[in-house]
Amino acid sequence: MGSVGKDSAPEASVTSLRLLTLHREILVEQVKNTQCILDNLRINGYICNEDIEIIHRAATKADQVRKILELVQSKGEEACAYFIHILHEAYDAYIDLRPWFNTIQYMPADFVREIPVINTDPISKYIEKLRQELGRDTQFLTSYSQQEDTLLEELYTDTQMEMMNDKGESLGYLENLDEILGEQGVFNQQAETIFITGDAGVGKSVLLQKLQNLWSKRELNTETKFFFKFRCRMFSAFKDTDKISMKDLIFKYNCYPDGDPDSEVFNYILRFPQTVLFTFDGYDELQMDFDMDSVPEVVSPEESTHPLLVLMNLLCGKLLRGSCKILTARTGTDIQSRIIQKKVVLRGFSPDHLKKYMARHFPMQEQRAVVSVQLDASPHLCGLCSIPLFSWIIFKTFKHLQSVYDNFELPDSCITLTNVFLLLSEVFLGRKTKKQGLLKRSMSCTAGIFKAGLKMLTAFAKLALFGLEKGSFIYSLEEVMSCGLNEEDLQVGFLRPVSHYDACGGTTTFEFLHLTLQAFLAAFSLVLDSYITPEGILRFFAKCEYNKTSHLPCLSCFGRSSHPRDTDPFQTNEHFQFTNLFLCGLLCKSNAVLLEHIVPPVCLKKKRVALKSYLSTSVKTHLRDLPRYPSTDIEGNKVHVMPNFLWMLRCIFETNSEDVARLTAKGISADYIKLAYCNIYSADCSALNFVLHHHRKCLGVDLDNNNINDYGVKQLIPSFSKMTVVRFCVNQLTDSSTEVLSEELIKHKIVKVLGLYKNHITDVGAKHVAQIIEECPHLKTLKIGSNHITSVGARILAQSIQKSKSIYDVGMWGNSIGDEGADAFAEALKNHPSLTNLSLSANSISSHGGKSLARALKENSSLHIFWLIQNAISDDAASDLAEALRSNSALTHFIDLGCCNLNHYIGCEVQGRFYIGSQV
Ligand SMILES: Nc1ncnc2c1ncn2[C@@H]1O[C@H](COP(=O)(O)OP(=O)(O)OP(=O)(O)O)[C@@H](O)[C@H]1O
Repeated sequence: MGSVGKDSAPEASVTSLRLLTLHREILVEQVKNTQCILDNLRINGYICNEDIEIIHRAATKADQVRKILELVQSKGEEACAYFIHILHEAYDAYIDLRPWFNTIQYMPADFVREIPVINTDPISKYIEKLRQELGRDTQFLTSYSQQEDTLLEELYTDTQMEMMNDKGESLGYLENLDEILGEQGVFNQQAETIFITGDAGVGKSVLLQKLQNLWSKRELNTETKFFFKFRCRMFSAFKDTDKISMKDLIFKYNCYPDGDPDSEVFNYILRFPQTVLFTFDGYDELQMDFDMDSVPEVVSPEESTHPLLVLMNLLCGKLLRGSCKILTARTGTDIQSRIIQKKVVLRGFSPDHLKKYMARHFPMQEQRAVVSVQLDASPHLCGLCSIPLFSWIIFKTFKHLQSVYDNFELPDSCITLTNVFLLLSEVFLGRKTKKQGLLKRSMSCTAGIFKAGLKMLTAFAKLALFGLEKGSFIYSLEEVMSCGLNEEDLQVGFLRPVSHYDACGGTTTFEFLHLTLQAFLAAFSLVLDSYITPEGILRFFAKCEYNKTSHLPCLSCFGRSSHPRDTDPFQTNEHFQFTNLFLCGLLCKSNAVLLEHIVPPVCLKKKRVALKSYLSTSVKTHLRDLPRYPSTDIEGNKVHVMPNFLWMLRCIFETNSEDVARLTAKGISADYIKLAYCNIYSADCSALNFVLHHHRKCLGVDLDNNNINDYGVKQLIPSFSKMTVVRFCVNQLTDSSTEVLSEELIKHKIVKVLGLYKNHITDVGAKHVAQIIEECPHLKTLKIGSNHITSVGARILAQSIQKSKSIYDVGMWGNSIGDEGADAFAEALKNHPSLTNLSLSANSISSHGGKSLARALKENSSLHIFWLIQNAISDDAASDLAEALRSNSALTHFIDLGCCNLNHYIGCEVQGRFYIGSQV
């Protein structure tokens, strides 16, 4: 017999049969779905088909429920108990009965537990269908060609995910994918959109694919019941006149709910929006070529309007408020922070991730060792590989070319991105060439492949340029064919069919494997096409001359005003930047050896001259117009570069023109160049070095808050002979970088400022830095806060500081030096000749350390500013410190924000010299 409720519960002794009588009213009111109940009762033999027919004859849902109740009650206690159990187990179908189950303190009897309940309600069925479809759609990573798809699981490797606040300051790194949806890094509780940005090819789409795949397998830690994925690109495929409602948008472009005549699925979504997660990939690829200023905001989920408006209203939370949205976009795409709940920036592979990724590509130990040796020899190549897309191309081409030639090695240290894409093209074009055993690779082999594939290459290049000029990433079959390509050409890998959910109109459409490949081929077209004049190749530079702010007009919360029809509708101009970059690479002298086989040399030369002349002029103008800052003693006069400068550096590096590099170096007439927050990644350091090593004078270089990592530091080695200020704060450096720094900076002995805070430096690195302090007589400032230095490293550093006569500013905050470290610094402070500014904040220093420091202060007469906030200094140590302050006349600022009774310092601040307490 079904027992309901616990013994102590009010309804404990009530039978299921009676319970149905007692609560008949609420059941009739709340049970909307009868099908699931009938299915289960029938499958388990409690009712038969005739019973179901009778029930279906009832005119209304409520009448049907009444009839079912009568029927199960007539069948006895067991049927009633099972009936209640169905309502309990088919969770989503009877979600409104959850409070009722709480009231009756439902506890199913053992026999009931054993009878299965199949969830046939439309909501559960739909969720299952969604999971299956998403699982199927996300199983493979798109590879070279359709036949070569790789399982996502086999190749997916974690990347670095940095959280940012609304001001663009780092909030640390996420540790796993679940945390994307978690509370970490949320800076705006009112907003609902998680914004993920990163450079082209850094893995935004793959990250979403991984999230979708995990969810489909129930491996994502989330309450999400509905997961809808979209690519923003598809919204550009709609016509001005197209209209759609949110409901249709969701179902049409994901999957339809089957057998849901009463729209239970959609009603559920509307009632529980917090169970819905949307992903919108590639916001930067949205194109808006019509004026939507006058279109009202959409708040009704069933109202049909332009799809873009539906998207915007979803993102703003005006439609389906409460649902979670993940939006991705390339770096530089801005959206007002008021719609962003949290921001994650993808930083690509760290050196460790790269090792893992390499192991996935090369499971065989010997092969892996070969690649590893070659990579280790080229920090620049490793830098390129930190972008997963480039890494993928490099490893894939490596594998392929190694299988064809017996002497293929990864290109040497000065490989450019253009060279990487040339290798990829060689592989694609070579697909049609028959293999004849292992050959020796030579320029004539490569030239032969390009010559043999020239017709196809020209056609793809033409298509790419055509798309870029008309602002299109998706091509119809007719467009593809009209460029002279045939079905067979589609197999080589440059193009891939667009997935079904992007389909606009049912016919097959195509896109380039990646936008960077389209840009590369477009640049190739500019070079190959003899009808394009030398000046004509420069057409895309004009579009990149200044960093345009994005134009998305429709909603005020996106902070954009009206968007005239004739302006560039894209969110970023990266596709043009890449085209220019590849143009520079293709026209560089070293590639002429290859290109002269397919382009008349005279024509090539004319185009190269035009490009070089353009670059020289624009670099000069750019540098002349940069904002300058007043000079300071250590840093001299400063110049802060503009975002476009990075692309200029990249272009100059691709051209491999020492002349332009020299000109640029000369143009940096300042003593100090500030490149902080420029989104510089490790491979860019080669470009920077290419210019800086031509700089005649010494120079301060501020690269704070970028993503240069250890590979970047290695690429800068030749420039350290010029650097007086070395600022690499917040850049993911490890002890391997400090090792390089100690070797290089000690060699040149000119460094004055060394900034390394917020990196991953340990006691090993502290030892390297200590050597720099001892050996570099001009070093005045050291910032090494927020690393992983303990008392061991602190002791070594403090000893070198004690010996140094030049150093006056040391920032050690946010390590964990503890009392022992404080003791060491106390020792260094005694009678130090030059140290005027010291921060030991947030270092787990307690009373013992506080007292040591107090004693040291009595003997020190150099220190002016001493930070000690966020330690664990107790009252008795505080009173010692207060006493030391009173007797020390050199100190002007002492900051201790508590952990102790501030009353101890009464009398200190009276002297008007100290900032003490929470007002700081
Ligand atoms: N986490 C990863 N693990 C393995 N491979 C990856 C990963 N992320 C990216 N890749 C590789 O890089 C390629 C490009 O990645 P993806 O398309 O996600 O870049 P993206 O940031 O979305 O670029 P874009 O902004 O240009 O669209 C993928 O096709 C895949 O081969």
